[in-house]
Amino acid sequence: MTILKVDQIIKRFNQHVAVDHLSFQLEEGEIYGLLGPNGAGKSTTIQMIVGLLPIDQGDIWVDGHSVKNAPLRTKASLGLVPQDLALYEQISARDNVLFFGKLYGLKGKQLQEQTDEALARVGLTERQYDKPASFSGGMKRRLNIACAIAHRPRIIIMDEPTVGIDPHSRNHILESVRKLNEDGSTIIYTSHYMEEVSAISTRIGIMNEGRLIAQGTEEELRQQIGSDDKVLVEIVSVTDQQVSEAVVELKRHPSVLQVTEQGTSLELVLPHREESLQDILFILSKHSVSVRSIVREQPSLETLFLTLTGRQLRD
Ligand SMILES: Nc1ncnc2c1ncn2[C@@H]1O[C@H](COP(=O)(O)OP(=O)(O)OP(=O)(O)O)[C@@H](O)[C@H]1O
Repeated sequence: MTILKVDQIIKRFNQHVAVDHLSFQLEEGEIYGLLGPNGAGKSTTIQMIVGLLPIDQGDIWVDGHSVKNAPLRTKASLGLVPQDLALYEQISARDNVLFFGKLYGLKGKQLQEQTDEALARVGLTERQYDKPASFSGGMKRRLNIACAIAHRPRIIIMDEPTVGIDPHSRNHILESVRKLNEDGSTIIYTSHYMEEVSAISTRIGIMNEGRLIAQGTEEELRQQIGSDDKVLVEIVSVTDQQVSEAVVELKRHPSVLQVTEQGTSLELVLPHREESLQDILFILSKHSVSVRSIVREQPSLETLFLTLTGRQLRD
């Protein structure tokens, strides 16, 4: 079931088009990783989804309701974890969550119970009566998440929730994202960290200059781009002559795009997914070249990104 539909939205700041005819949709239960370099338009898109910025053209549909025409209804289904911390430092962690819960209309027993649940989810139950002013950056980020989820939104949007925090808190956040998803929330997750997006997302959208330039699972993205795999072969004690003869024959193989000798190893480039390792091992063995190890590396999300945009994710 489609839970979010972004339909041809445009946002301009003066002459500058920050979001340009952007469309994508999310099925319930997905973790959608939104990747893009600085200024690609990710935060602007998120702000339009949650109703913090007006949409110039197009519309966004949350669970069948228009953000333009039914903003109160759509807001109730959404939880935003903003890029910049939105916390009150001088009241307790619990009071922060209660405050946001009340904004979403929770009260009484339901407010107390869902606040307990949100604090537990981010591992802050023990520290709930302390003020965030005394928290580490990671704990503040976790509290930021608790504030966004106390009203049990169906869609949780996280705008770079792990920027500048320690690895322990980072893992904690990733685990809570997985758990929230398992328990039924659909998630949009933006990050500059490729490994994170790759580890956590069920589908990835790549934005550049206000547009979505590619979308799919990581494997689908690899196939769209048709990137090549690298194969590293570590060889043992053979003569240069044997290696040279093997290299000549490897270069003739139709699936081998490139061969480079580097001391005791060979680096081969093969088309992605083509199963030709058997042939490579056969050629090496024919020339009495013994293999110590063989490793096939797929192109990383980072390489894919660079291929698509010509830019590094972090400028
Ligand atoms: N309030 C604003 N006024 C003018 N220009 C803006 C405003 N907000 C964003 N922009 C511009 O719109 C473009 C998209 O910015 P946005 O913050 O959405 O990108 P982003 O992909 O979220 O980048 P980052 O990863 O750095 O957060 C940028 O060129 C930015 O300078």
